[in-house]
Amino acid sequence: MTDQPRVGIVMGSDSDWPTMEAAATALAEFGIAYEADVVSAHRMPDEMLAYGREAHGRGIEVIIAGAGGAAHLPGMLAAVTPLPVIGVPVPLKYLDGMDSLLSIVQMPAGVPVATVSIGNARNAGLLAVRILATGDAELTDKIVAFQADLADVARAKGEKVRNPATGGAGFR
Ligand SMILES: Nc1c(C(=O)O)ncn1[C@@H]1O[C@H](COP(=O)(O)O)[C@@H](O)[C@H]1O
Repeated sequence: MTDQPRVGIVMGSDSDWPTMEAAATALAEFGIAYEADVVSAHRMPDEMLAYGREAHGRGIEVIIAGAGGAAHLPGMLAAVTPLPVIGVPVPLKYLDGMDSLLSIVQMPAGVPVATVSIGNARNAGLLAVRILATGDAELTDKIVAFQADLADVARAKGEKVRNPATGGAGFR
């Protein structure tokens, strides 16, 4: 995207991108400009601190941080930025993402990270959109329309389950 990015999507490794891409997709659906990069707290601590300290000065409004295993990246960014940080626990081969979840979610009081469910980068993107929509009527309208579509899809699922013509149960 060429616009000034409003959301920074960062992750501990390029191996997280297949999970984290869903955040970028959600932002793109709402026309929100974003940047994406690898910023590892463990492997490149100086650059991670610089990213966290400088993001708000560059016009970033929300940070989405995904990491797997000993996932300290979201919390360390939250420690040095005034911006809202959304953490995405990335599931790895072992422990099914429970390690990532617990590393991200149990922040000490005073340093908040809004943690989404394991692997749910789409919700991180959607939460960022909601944060940006505060005080923005046009973006809020888009979210309301999105929610109406979601309800239509859910109703269609109910129809499928009810209707024998689509393999559903019918009324028995
Ligand atoms: N959890 C962290 C951090 C960090 O929190 O700073 N840096 C890298 N990692 C994680 O290590 C995993 C394996 O990384 P590699 O695939 O590069 O070996 C990734 O899920 C990454 O987020």
